Amino acid sequence: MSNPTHKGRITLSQFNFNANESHEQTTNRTDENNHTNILKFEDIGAVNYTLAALGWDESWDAAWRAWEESVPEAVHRRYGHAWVPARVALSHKRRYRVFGAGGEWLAEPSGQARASMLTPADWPAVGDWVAVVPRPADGRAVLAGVLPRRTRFARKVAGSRSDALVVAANADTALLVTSMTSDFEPRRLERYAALAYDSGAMPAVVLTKADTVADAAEESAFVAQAMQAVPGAEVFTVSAQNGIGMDRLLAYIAPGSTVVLVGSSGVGKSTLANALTGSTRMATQAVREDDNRGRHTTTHRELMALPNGSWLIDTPGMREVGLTTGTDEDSGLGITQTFQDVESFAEHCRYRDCCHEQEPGCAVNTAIETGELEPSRLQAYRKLQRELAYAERRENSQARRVMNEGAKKLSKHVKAAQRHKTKR
Ligand SMILES: Nc1nc2c(ncn2[C@@H]2O[C@H](COP(=O)(O)OP(=O)(O)OP(=O)(O)O)[C@@H](O)[C@H]2O)c(=O)[nH]1
Ligand SMILES: [Zn+2]
Repeated sequence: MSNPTHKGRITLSQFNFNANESHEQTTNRTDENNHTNILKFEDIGAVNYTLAALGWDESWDAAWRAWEESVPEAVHRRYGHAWVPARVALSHKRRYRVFGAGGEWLAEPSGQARASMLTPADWPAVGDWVAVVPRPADGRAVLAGVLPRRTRFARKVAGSRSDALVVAANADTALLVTSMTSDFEPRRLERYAALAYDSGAMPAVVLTKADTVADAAEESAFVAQAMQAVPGAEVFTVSAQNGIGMDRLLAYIAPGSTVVLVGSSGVGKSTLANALTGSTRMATQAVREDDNRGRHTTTHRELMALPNGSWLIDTPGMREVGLTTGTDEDSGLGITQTFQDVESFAEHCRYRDCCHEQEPGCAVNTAIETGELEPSRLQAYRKLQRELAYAERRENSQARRVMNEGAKKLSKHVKAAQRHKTKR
C-alpha cells in the first residue's frame, strides 16, 4: 500500500468553529480552535488517497452492499449511480469534511439522510464511513448515509438529555495515554480501559514522558502497575521529547488501522500525536498565511494520516468522553473486560450474587487474603460499578420524566378532544 500523502494547501476562511457541535462549554483546546476553520478549500483534490489507504477492506465492501440494499428505491433512483464511499475527517455543525478515493469534499446530509438521523448518535462522526454523491464542480457533496459502525466512542450531550454523541467512529485501537509522573493514576487507567472496551476498540497503554523517569526500576514499576490496571493490554513507554519508544509504538499500529488517543489533560496526547504524525503543526497552531486579510492555513485534521499508512483520530470531543452506560444489553461489558481478574475469582464465589463483602465462601476475598488479587482492584471494581449504577439510575429517571411529560401531554389532548366532543 502506498503511503498516504497530503498534497496541496488548504485555505481556511474565518469561521466560528465549535468542534463539539453543540453549544456547550468547551475545553481550552476547542476554544483555541474557535476561530480557525474549515469550510473553504481553494485546492480541491488536496488529498489523494485510495479507499484501501483510508482503511477500506472486504468487510466494508460487504457493509456497503448491505447498506445499498437497505436504501429506499426512490433514493436509489435519485443518487444510486453516483454515490461513493468516503471517510469523515472532520465534522463541523453537521457538515463534514470527507476523504474519498482521489479527493475530498465538504459533505452535507441530504434531507432523506437527515430524516434517518433520529438521535445525535446517528449523525456522522470523525472516522465514519459514509456514502457521498460528489459534485465535482464545487468540491461539495451530498451525504446520503452512514455505514454501520464497527466501534464508537460516545459522550453525553450536555444538558438534561441522555443522548450520546459519537465523537470517534471505527477506531480499531484505543491508546490509553497517561504520563509516568506524579499524575499517574491506575484507577483512571481502569476507567479509560472500560471505556475502550465499551467502544469496541482494543485498548493499549502508552506511558508518556519516559525522559522524566529516574531509572529503569522506576519505569518498570509504572509498567507493572499499568499491566495490572489493564490486564492483557500492550504497554508502551515513550518520550515524545527524545523519541524513545516511538518506533515500537508505531510498529504496533497496523497499516490501514485507526487509532484513537484517550487520556486526561496534560498527559501529552497532542505532543504524542505530533510525534506520531511527524508533524510540527497541529490543531492549535494555525500558521498565518496572508496577513493582510487575516487568513490562516492549517493542517488541522481530526483524522490524521500516520507515516506507516494508519490513521489517528484526535478530536476535541474525545477529551470529554466520560463513562456512558448506553441502553444496549452489552453495557457493563467494558467493566467485565477491565476487571477480568476480579470477575474470574468471583466465578468461584459460593453465592452467585456475592457482593464480595463478608459473605462466606467468597473467592474474591480469599484471593485478596492469599495475595493473588490486589485489594485496590476490588475497590476500583466496586467504585466503577457504583458509578455505572448511578448513571443507569439517572438515565432511568430521565426516561421516566420524559414518559411522564408525554403522558401529561397526551391526557391534555384527550381532555381537549373530549371537551370538543361535548361542545358539539
Ligand atoms: N518531558 C516531557 N514532557 C512532555 C512529553 N510529552 C509532552 N510533554 C509536556 O507535557 C505537557 C502537556 O502536553 P500536551 O501534549 O499538551 O498534553 P495533552 O494531553 O494534549 O493535554 P490537553 O491538550 O490538555 O488534553 C506539555 O508541557 C508538554 O511539553 C515528553 O515526552 N516528555
Ligand atoms: Zn465474592
